[in-house]
Amino acid sequence: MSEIVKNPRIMEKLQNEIRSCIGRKSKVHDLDIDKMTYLKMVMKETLRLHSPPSFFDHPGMCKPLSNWRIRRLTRDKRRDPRIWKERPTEFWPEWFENFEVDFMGKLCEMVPFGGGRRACPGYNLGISTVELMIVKLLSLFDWEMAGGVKNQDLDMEEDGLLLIRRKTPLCLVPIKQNCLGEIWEERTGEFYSERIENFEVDFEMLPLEGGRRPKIMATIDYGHH
Ligand code: HEM
Repeated sequence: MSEIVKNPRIMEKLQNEIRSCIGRKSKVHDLDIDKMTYLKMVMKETLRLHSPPSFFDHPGMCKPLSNWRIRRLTRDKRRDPRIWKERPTEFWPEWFENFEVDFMGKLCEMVPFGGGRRACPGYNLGISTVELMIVKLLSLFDWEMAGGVKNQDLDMEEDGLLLIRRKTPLCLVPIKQNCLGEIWEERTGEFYSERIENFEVDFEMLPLEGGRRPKIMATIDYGHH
C-alpha cells in the first residue's frame, strides 16, 4: 500500500485492472485474481524491493559463507543495477512485463522466500493473502495520505532485520468512489435494507492489532446510507 499510494500512476493502473476484472460482483473469486496480470507484477516488485533478507541452506552454496554474508548477497541482488538496469531502487512493476523472473529466481535475481531446503513453506498462502487484501482495499476505494502529506513525501523508512516493517505507521484515508450507482446498483438514495442480503459488506474494514489503532486508519463516510 505504501508503494501504491506513493505512485498514483500505479494506483490508477492497478485499480482499473482490478475493477474491470471484478466487474459488478461483490465477491472476489480466485479466477478473477488470476486474470490480474498487473497485480502480479506489483506483487513481484513489492517483494523485490521490500522483503526480509533471506538466506540459503543449500549444500555447497553457503558453506564458505556465513549466514549474514548470504543474507547480504541475496538482498543486494534485488537492487543490483547490473540486473535491474534502469531504476534499480525505484518501484517499477513494468519490469516484469518482459523479464521472466519468478520468486524463486534461479539466478537469485530475487529470492524473497529464500531457497533450498529451508525455503518458506508459506509461499503460496503468503502471496494469495496479500493479493486478496490489496484487491479488497483498491476495488471500492481510492486512497489518500492522511494529514495532507503529499504522496511523494511518504516516509518509506524500514525497520527490523529479519522481519521488515514500516518504521512509522501508514495513515491513509479511504475515499469513497463517485460511483454509488455501480456499487449499490439500484435505489441508491433509498433506505432499502434488503440490499445487504446478497452483499457482504461490514463496518469493520480491518482487524485491529491487539486493540491498538490499526496500521491503516479507515474512516468511512457512509453519507446517506
Ligand atoms: C509474503 C509473505 C511471506 C514472506 C515474504 C516469507 C518469507 C520467508 C523467508 C525469507 C523465509 C526464510 C527462508 C530461508 O531461510 O531461506 C521464510 C521461512 C519460513 N516461512 Fe515464510 N514468508 C511469508 C509467508 C509465510 C506464511 C504465510 C507462512 C505460514 C503459513 C510462512 C511460514 C514460514 C516458515 C515455517 C518458515 C521456516 C522454514 C524453515 O526454516 O524450514 N511464511 N519465510
